[in-house]
Amino acid sequence: MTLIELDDVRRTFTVRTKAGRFRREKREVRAVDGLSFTVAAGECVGYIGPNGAGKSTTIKMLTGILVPTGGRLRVAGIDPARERVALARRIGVVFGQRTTLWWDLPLRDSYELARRLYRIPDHRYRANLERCIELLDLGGLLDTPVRQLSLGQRMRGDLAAALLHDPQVLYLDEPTIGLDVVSKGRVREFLREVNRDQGTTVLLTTHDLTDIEQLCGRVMVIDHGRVVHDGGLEGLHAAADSERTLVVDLAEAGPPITVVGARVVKVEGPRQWLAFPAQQSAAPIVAEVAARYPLVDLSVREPAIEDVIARMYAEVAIG
Ligand SMILES: Nc1ncnc2c1ncn2[C@@H]1O[C@H](COP(=O)(O)OP(=O)(O)OP(=O)(O)O)[C@@H](O)[C@H]1O
Repeated sequence: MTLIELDDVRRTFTVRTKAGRFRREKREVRAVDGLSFTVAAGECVGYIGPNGAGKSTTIKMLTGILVPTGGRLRVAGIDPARERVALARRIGVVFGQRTTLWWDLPLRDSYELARRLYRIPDHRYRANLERCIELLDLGGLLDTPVRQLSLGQRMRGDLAAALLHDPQVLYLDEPTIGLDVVSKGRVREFLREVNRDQGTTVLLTTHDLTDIEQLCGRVMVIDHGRVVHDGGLEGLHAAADSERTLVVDLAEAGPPITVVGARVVKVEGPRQWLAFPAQQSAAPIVAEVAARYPLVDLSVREPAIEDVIARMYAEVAIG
């Protein structure tokens, strides 16, 4: 079943820019420039792209906040801009950089307000709240005013608030931004559960490719308001010939190490950076480093989305 449907959707903004001392010029920005795609019920789709690509504009149109200037858009059969109230019952939205919770109220009160606003039946509200409290470990936080929560705690609180009314679709805009490694892991685990066990359709915008790798079977890359890749993350890495980085901390400083399948790109004292093809598993490289060198610590870093896209264009130009 198709849940999200875009057919040649466009959104332009007219901006006035300074042209000379007194003159101002009108300029049209095509934030979304002919988007066509569908998302089936139950999918978890990564929606990524460089800054200014048109991601937020798309999400705003999907929630009905912005009206498209052209094309056709439907979410659960609803035209978002025309039927915002009907749509609100079917969607949940989480913005990593803003909260939908009431700043001065305890979490519990924000949830109670959501219950009334969405007229959530008692049994559904109780079941959903209990599930969220357990999975997001919110038990000890319910009576804390939101302004006193850490960023990670607040994000967990926001996720629960977005799901209390059983939305069919969840839009997430940078849900792991600014979180530490442990909080990121917890948020991702929760989202996996929501998508897999509850069947909630997820559209995820992020700058962290680990989010995509761990959650999304499909990734759409948008640039200049158009889709430039739609498929698996592997396919994206293959198209871009992208590389991941293994950062190793050795017991002491030394010359660049030699490992099959990876090359040292930077050395700083005992720390060395090794690049290897992103589609390849890090496991054999880690095993070889660990077997041959005195290893203290290591981590794997995903390539930056901007780099992947730049390399994708470079490949197209060469290819
Ligand atoms: N209200 C607005 N008025 C004028 N231009 C806008 C407006 N909103 C967005 N734009 C422009 O539209 C383009 C797409 O912006 P959008 O915020 O959708 O990008 P994004 O992919 O979400 O970027 P980011 O990753 O930085 O959040 C940009 O050039 C932006 O400057």
